Amino acid sequence: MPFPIKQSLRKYFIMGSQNCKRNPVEILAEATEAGITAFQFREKGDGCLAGEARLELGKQLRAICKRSDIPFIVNDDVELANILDADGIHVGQDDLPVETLRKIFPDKWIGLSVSNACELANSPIDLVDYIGAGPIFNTTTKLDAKTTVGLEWITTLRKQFPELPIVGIGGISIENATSVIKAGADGVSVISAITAASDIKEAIKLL
Ligand SMILES: Cc1ncc(COP(=O)(O)OP(=O)(O)O)c(N)n1
Ligand SMILES: Cc1nc(C(=O)O)sc1CCOP(=O)(O)O
Ligand SMILES: [Mg+2]
Repeated sequence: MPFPIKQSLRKYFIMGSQNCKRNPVEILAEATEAGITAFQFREKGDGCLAGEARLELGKQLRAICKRSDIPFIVNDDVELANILDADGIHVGQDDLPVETLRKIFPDKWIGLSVSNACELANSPIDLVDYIGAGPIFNTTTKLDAKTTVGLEWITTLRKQFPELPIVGIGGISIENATSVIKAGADGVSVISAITAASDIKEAIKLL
């Protein structure tokens, strides 16, 4: 993996076509130009694409990340991560177990969502490359998001794991992003702060 992970997590954009009011390919192209440091393809939820259309979009988004030299992460889907030659995969607590994933992908980044102490206790942290910690703030983007955990969750994780790459997620905006970093995160992962921005370049600059 040629990318430095903590720097790559700094402005981590997550998106699928269901999050976009216009062409997702154009949105990602603008976002990469404006300085996002990593991208996760998350084609999931109401109105998302399936089958060939999903694969075709994935290929176009993957190509943009390659051209821009930023990591391309696939959400949940091992087969898609393989086909698209992703740099990593992000999974949650109810997805394929990390132990299994690590055997399939010895060299790809594995990101794991960890939302509370119970999940942390049951997670093989030594096998993951980074943690997605959230939802830090209220979000309406993910309908099945867990209870909001607040900045305290970042502080707790950072105390316990001084070196572990951690990215905050959930309701992160231009206004509150700095607080997530100050709490100890290496970066912020956002969907709507970018997809709903009237000026994507300005939003990413301010993030
Ligand atoms: C960086 C990052 N953090 C958390 C998540 C959420 O993953 P998960 O809990 O598996 O939920 P879904 O995204 O699959 O709905 C994420 N995708 N990325
Ligand atoms: C995909 C996702 N995962 C979350 C988690 O808490 O694990 S919150 C979330 C949605 C983030 O979207 P927005 O930046 O628009 O709030
Ligand atoms: Mg998942």
